[in-house]
Amino acid sequence: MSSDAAPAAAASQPLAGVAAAGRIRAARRLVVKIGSALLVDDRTGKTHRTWLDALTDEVALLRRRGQEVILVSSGAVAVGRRILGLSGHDGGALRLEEKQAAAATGQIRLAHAWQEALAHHDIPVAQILLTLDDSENRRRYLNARKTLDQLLALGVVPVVNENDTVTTQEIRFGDNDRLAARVAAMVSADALVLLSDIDGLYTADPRQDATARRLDEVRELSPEIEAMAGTAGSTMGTGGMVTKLIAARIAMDAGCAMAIAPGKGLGPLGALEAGGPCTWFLPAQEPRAARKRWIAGALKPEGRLVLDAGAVRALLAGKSLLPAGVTGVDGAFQKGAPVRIVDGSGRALGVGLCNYPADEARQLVGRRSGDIAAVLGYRGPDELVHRDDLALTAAGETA
Ligand SMILES: Nc1ncnc2c1ncn2[C@@H]1O[C@H](COP(=O)(O)OP(=O)(O)O)[C@@H](O)[C@H]1O
Ligand SMILES: N[C@@H](CCC(=O)OP(=O)(O)O)C(=O)O
Repeated sequence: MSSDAAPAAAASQPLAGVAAAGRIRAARRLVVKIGSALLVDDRTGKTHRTWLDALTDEVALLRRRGQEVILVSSGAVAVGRRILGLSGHDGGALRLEEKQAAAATGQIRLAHAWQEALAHHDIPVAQILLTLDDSENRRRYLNARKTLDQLLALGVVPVVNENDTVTTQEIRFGDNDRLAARVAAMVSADALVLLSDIDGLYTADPRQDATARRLDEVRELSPEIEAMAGTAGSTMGTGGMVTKLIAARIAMDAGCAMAIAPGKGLGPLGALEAGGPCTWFLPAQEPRAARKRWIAGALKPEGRLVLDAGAVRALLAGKSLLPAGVTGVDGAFQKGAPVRIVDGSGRALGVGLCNYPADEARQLVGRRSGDIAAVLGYRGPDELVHRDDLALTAAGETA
């Protein structure tokens, strides 16, 4: 990877419009998922130092170019089971509570390995443990999104894993493919890279079909594409292509391009950037447009914010909604709920996600953002609705 210029202008167009070799460089915000088999030595349960160092060199380079990187790292169970001497049952399988104990033990070591490797580049690391539920519950989702945004703004590389201790379902290998896609959607990432033991999606499982051929690009997840996925390959990873295609759907719906790329060699991101083999899943929309479509189309408003004329003008000029411009709050809703945004005559302007629950929003009506701490007793966001969480209807936009 070369370090010369800054990344191509923020991907305000879908990465689909960028030549394959330019996509990593064009991504403003990138999520990279690393599976257990790449990171952890099957035999010793130790992390592969040289590999990790080479990858973090690449992460540092992306950061120097001004690109934001989030890592989703598996490996806690694989590391922890060796520390605890858990050999498993029936061919090595662990019970759920053993996996959870292994994950809790291995996670410290895993986070430490990332911290040490990125410390060579003076990059601070943050650990984020999430459940898939967190990415589905809107309030927790918004909190996680804001924390990740803040960490990235502070120059931190967040390292995400599933919070295996509280997971109620079986910890399945491959879950992190899905989690990584949810994280990518959550932070409106332009690109998600799943580093794998294989260099992409093949027309059939290449272990079973020697004539299988790799696809360079997928622009639509048709039933034919889905039928190509099988079950898992390595002894440590068991997700196979199925979870990767689930991840692709989540990412594409969020306007995020996704690559399945080979991770085994040293410097896998550089290889990808140099146009190495992989499969790109390319959505038609970019993340911002996809997110606005989700807010406007998929969510049912649970309340209403009434705006004064100045706030209407500000919103139409692309600004966030501050409490000072709100004259009324209707409904009973939670923090993060979708609310209809209307002008003084009740005309709908669009839908937004409200940063405060209804009772607090009511207390903030007409107040300056600087008063929020005094009114509520804690310092929350300055905006009632952030512009990224606002989808104005076409009618409103032209009004
Ligand atoms: N259509 C397909 N294309 C590519 N790989 C497939 C396909 N169907 C099944 N697989 C299997 O999925 C494996 C990748 O899944 P897995 O080993 O879980 O990935 P990870 O690298 O994330 O651990 C491949 O090694 C391959 O054997
Ligand atoms: N959360 C688990 C990993 C789950 C998972 O999806 O693993 P993998 O298929 O190796 O990416 C762990 O850290 O061990």
